[in-house]
Amino acid sequence: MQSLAPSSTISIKSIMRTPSPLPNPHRLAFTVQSAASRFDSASNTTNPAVSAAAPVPVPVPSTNNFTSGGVGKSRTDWQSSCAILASKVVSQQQNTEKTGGADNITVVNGHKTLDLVPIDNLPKPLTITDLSPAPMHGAQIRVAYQGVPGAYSEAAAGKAYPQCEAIPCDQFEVAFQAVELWIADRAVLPVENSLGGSIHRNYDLLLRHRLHIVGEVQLPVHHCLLALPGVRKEYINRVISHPQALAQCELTLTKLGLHVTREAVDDTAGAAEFVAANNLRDTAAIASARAADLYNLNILADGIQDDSSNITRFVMLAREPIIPRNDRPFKTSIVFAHDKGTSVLFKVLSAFAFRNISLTKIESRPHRNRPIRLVDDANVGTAKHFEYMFYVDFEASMADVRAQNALAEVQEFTSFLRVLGSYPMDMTPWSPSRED
Ligand SMILES: O=C(O)C(=O)C[C@]1(C(=O)O)C=C[C@@H](O)C=C1
Repeated sequence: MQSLAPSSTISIKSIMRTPSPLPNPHRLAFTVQSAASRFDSASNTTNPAVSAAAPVPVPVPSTNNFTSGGVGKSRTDWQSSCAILASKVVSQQQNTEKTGGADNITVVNGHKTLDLVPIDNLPKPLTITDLSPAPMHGAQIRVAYQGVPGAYSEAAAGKAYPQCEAIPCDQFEVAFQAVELWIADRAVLPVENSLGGSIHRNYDLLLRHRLHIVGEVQLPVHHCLLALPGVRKEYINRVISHPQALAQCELTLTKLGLHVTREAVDDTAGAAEFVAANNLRDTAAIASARAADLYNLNILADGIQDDSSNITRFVMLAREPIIPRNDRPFKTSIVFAHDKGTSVLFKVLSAFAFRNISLTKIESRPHRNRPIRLVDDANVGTAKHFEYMFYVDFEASMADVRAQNALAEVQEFTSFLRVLGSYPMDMTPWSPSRED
C-alpha cells in the first residue's frame, strides 16, 4: 500500500478547489443534490429489496396483519400477533420447499401473496471480487481515509485493499466527498470499537451521503505511548490522541502513573505528527508503532489499550453497490425510521427473528432537527421529521430470499427505509496478539 505524504492530506477547502478529474454523469447529480442539502435525500423508498440490487423487480408481498395501532393492546393480543407472524414464516418456508422455490405464489393465512423469486436458481452473478480489483481508470485503487499516514484507518485501508493508494483526508466528511467527486474509488471509515462503542459521526454521515457499504474489515488496534527521543515518562504532563484512543487507554494510563491532562485531536497519527513537528518534550501521543516510525518518535509503552482484544470495525464505501451473493457469509446494513405507532421496533425485529436472521448491531440516533426528504411513487418529495433513525446490521445477503422478505415486511412497518449495503463479512479470526 502506498500513501501520500502527510502534507497532501485532503481538506474540505482543497476539495472545493479540486476539479473532478474525470467528466462523469454523477457530477451533475451531485451538484443538484448538494443544492438541496437542507434535506437528507431518501428517494429509494421503493421496495428496498429491489433498490438494494436484487435483480428481479417483483411486487412486495403484503405479508402482515399488523395495522397501525390495531395490535398490541394487551399481552395476549401481542403474543397472538407473534404467533401469526411466526406461522406465516413457517408456512412461507414450507411452501417454498414444496414448490422447490420455483413458484412464486405463496398461500399465507388463506391469502395468496407473491413471494420474491429465490435467486438461488438463477445463474450466479459476477461480483466485484470476481473481477480484477483494478479501478476503471487503470491505476491502483484509491482509498480515502480520515487521518494522516500511520492512522489505524490507513491500516484498515491496507487490510481491505492491499495494493491501494491510501489518500489521507482531514475529516470524515472529506473522505465521503473524495469518493463522490471521483478523487477516490473507496472510503474506509471506522464505525465501532469493541471498547469505545459506535463512532456516531459516521452513522450520521452514512445517512447524509449516498455512498454504498461494499465491505467491512475488523482491525485489532494496538496502541503505543509515543514521545520524542530522550523524553522519559516522568517528563510527560499531557497525553494527546483521538478521543476513541484516549478512551481505549484510560485505565492503563492511570496505571502507568500518568495522571496528566488528556487532549483530543483528530486522529492518532496526527497526534504523533504534532508532537514531532512541534518538538514537544512534555507531551506524549497515543498512536500506532507505524506512526512512531514515520514521525521518529520513541515507544515509551507498548500495548496500552485497556483490553488486549481491542478491535475497530471499519466499513468500505463506494459509489455503486456490489452485487450480493449467497455463497459466502454476507452482512446487510439498513437504516429506517417510523412515524408514531405501537411496537414498531418490536415488529421490525420480529421480521428478522422469525426468519432466523441474526442481528449483529442496532444503533439509534436522534434525528429531530433534520428533515428527511421522502419521494413517493409519483416522484413527489415531501420533508418529514423523525425523532430517531435506527441502524441495523443483520447476517444475511440481499440475495437471500429471507432477507428480501424480511425487508419487504420491515417496509410495511416503517416510513423510511434505506439499504446502506449488502457486503461480505470479515471472517478473519483475530487474536489479542500484536498486529499493527
Ligand atoms: O485516529 C486513528 O488512527 C483512526 O484511524 C481513528 C480511530 C477511530 O475513529 O476510532 C480508529 C481506530 C481506533 O479505534 C482509534 C481511532
